[in-house]
Amino acid sequence: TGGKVEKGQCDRPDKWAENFPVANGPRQSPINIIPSQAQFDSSLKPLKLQYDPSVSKDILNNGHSFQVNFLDDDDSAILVGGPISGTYRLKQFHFHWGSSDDKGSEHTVEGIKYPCELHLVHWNTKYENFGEAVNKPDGLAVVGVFLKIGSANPRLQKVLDTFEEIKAKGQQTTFMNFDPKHLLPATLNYWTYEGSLTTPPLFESVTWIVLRDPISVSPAQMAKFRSLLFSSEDEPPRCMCDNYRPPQPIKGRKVRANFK
Ligand SMILES: NS(=O)(=O)c1ccc(NC(=O)CN2C(=O)C=CC2=O)cc1
Ligand SMILES: [Zn+2]
Repeated sequence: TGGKVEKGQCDRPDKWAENFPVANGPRQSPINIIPSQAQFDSSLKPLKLQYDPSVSKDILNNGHSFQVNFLDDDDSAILVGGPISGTYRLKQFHFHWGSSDDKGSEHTVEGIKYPCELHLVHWNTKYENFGEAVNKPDGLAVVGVFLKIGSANPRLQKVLDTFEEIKAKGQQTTFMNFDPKHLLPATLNYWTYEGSLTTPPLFESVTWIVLRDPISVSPAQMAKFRSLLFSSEDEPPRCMCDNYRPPQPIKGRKVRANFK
């Protein structure tokens, strides 16, 4: 159909297996979460996200989403506790969203899609750096946060206000003193399972920690996400949206919950 013609090969999740056979692997992400089938695990620890806002660095349009990058050469912004052991350092956060408010999240809950999903990407400091950790089975921990249509989110607005400067692929601007803790819901109840990167190279290296409670985003703010472009300045403009992978087969995996 017309829509499909516009998307390049690499942008189409159904084509990824051709170049990345792990796309059909045993621990692919995202998944559909069915709360009644999640197992409450009392041994799961509370999630501890300790972020020093001074290590936020810049914000970049990388052509498939935008991401806020962090200085990660010390333990200033870390994730400990939860389902993981050891210390994981925050590398970047980014989002996935739809072309309309009825879709856009990667994980779904009983088949429900949220309009947007935030991913806070952390790497295991038992490895030298992100690049070493990214393809190890215990290399990454990503915290997923759903965004739900409601009142405008003033904390999120600080991110959206940079979009004029990163409209096109490859554009980047400084983004300092931003505390990602302000993008978290009040309670950190979560589901957790072993999964993968949701974009190529789809490495099966992610301990997923998906928060149960969403944060709010207004329809006008969602429209702002869709003002970004997949394309670079010198190409015909292509609206950045629908950059989410659909849920993948659970293949016998257990989803645990730290709440009843
Ligand atoms: N959507 S997700 O699963 O959280 C997901 C998370 C991360 C990546 N990829 C990267 O982080 C690539 N990357 C590097 O290798 C070094 C910096 C950088 O951004 C892809 C997907
Ligand atoms: Zn992501």
